[in-house]
Amino acid sequence: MPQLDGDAIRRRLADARLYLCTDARGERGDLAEFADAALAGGVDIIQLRDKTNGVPLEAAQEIAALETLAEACERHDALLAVNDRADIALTLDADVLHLGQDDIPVSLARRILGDDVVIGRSTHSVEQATAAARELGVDYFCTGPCWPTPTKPGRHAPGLDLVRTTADAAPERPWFAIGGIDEQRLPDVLAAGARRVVVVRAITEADDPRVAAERLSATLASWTS
Ligand SMILES: Cc1ncc(COP(=O)(O)OP(=O)(O)O)c(N)n1
Ligand SMILES: Cc1ncsc1CCOP(=O)(O)O
Ligand SMILES: [Mg+2]
Repeated sequence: MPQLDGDAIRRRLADARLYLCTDARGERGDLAEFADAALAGGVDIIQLRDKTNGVPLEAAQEIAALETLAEACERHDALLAVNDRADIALTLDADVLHLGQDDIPVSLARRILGDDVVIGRSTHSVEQATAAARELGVDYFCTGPCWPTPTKPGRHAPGLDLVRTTADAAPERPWFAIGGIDEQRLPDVLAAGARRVVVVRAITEADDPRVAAERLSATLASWTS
């Protein structure tokens, strides 16, 4: 796929409001259709995150699923995100690499990927969010979980307090709230000060992923000045 340069990716990141993590939909076998629906509904960034029972996909399966998502991103002018694996992000010319607190250091990912990939970081406390807002090489960060979620079992949820503290600090970098967010809870997340969110089940488990994305997207847009 034709690669955007770092400036173009960062411009799109600045405008992004709705970020979706999806599994490869192995049993349903509808990844391309699902991605088209979610992206048509307003998802700005789509990440493959397939960790059934905590076990990631084999690299070949992950690359195949990401190639499907890359084609959908091209059809909808959306950003493609890889989770955890800088080697796979490099192989696929992905736009985004997402790293958690237990993943490889951002500095190492930057050495592998250079500057034309956006790197994001997960944070779960005020200290981690403050560090991510300043850390060299980080383009965006996520705070959460806002609510305990079966999608990330065992992760303590700092709740909306972390969203409020982060919003009060007014970081210059884009940041997203994550964890347990759905259409009903989104207004509370926005009222706490977030303007960007990451969701999984709110779209992956929706009867109509396009409608689910449209509703989230419309609510996000209505809070964006
Ligand atoms: C956009 C986004 N935010 C947070 C995460 C979680 O990352 P991490 O804490 O490394 O956990 P895993 O997803 O790797 O299990 C994410 N993947 N994407
Ligand atoms: C990957 C991840 N990291 C923190 S919460 C979470 C999962 C959020 O999933 P859902 O939107 O289904 O609660
Ligand atoms: Mg990770």
